[in-house]
Amino acid sequence: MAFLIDGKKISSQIKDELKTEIAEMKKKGTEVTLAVIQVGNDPASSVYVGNKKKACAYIGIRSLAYELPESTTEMELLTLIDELNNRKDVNGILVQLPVPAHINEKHIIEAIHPLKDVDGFHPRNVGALVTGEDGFVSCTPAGIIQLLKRSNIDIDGKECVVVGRSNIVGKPMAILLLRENATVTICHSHTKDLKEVCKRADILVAAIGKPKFFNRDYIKEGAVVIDVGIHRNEQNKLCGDVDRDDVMDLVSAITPVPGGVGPMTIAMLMYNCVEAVRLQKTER
Ligand SMILES: NC(=O)C1=CN([C@@H]2O[C@H](COP(=O)(O)OP(=O)(O)OC[C@H]3O[C@@H](n4cnc5c(N)ncnc54)[C@H](OP(=O)(O)O)[C@@H]3O)[C@@H](O)[C@H]2O)C=CC1
Ligand SMILES: Nc1nc(=O)c2c([nH]1)NC[C@@H]1CN(c3ccc(C(=O)N[C@@H](CCC(=O)O)C(=O)O)cc3)C=[N+]21
Ligand SMILES: [Mg+2]
Repeated sequence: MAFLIDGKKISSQIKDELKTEIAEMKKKGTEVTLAVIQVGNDPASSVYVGNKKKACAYIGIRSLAYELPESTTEMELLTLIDELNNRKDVNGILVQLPVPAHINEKHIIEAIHPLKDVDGFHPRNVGALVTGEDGFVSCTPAGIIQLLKRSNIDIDGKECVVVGRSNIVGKPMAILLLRENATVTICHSHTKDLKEVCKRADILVAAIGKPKFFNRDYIKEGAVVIDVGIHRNEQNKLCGDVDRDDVMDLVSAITPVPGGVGPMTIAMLMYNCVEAVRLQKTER
């Protein structure tokens, strides 16, 4: 029977470790501050932003919340980012995505100073990830590596299949798995024989954004399945990209939704905020 990977518990452990570390930093006079910017009021974004603020409060990070109207122009947002880039008392800047259609996401990502880009979305941080240099790593894939390591799931030499190639999940996930010495395959909407490719996976990462898409036809017996997708139905019930009931008896371990990858994303954001203080000390 499958082992449920408890992202809630593991994320709590990480947050407690960070809480201790931040208390130590405070004794030495160092404060950690994260600025969170939300443009518009998409309800899902509000939930995630709320969870981020709660985590900050819990571990002792000061959070500055900017709730801007949907009508905010790109120029106004860029002006705020510039102001925060220049503030010595701000360590991390996060602009919740997606931004409204009239704002160019790429311009926003590139405007954030790479040493404050706690999301790890800036091309400089993406480049650093690929070459193995210091920088911020995208929170969701970094959280997945922590989930695997802290559950004693071996990655070295394993066949890992990542389904999805977005800049924030699929691509950095593949690079991190490669860094752990996995054999990595990346699949996407043009992949032929997706079922056959997924069936090779010792570790399958499902990140396509389609509710319950992955059923038992995609799973090798004994595989570890990481479900990144999050979907909310009419009754406000959450599910992932994986049809968990259908695959449960086949897998060796699986992440639930909710309580799997989502809480880890938040924990790694907190980790990156602490990392920001370190990087800013050495590189500024
Ligand atoms: N738990 C968490 O912390 C987080 C969860 N998420 C969730 O993860 C999911 C993915 O997010 P994100 O990466 O931003 O999504 P995107 O929509 O940016 O990317 C989806 C990817 O999946 C591929 N894809 C879509 N349909 C298929 C298909 N039928 N077969 C194979 N590949 C397919 C696309 O291929 P192509 O490139 O060819 O179009 C694309 O590469 C969403 O449900 C999102 O809500 C996201 C971030 C954090
Ligand atoms: N700049 C930016 N950075 C992000 O990191 C970012 C983003 N934009 N846009 C959207 C995605 C999604 N994301 C999640 C964060 C927390 C949960 C989370 O807390 N999930 C809980 C449940 C939350 C709920 O009740 O909906 C769980 O899975 O248990 C999920 C998803 C961060 N993202
Ligand atoms: Mg996306």
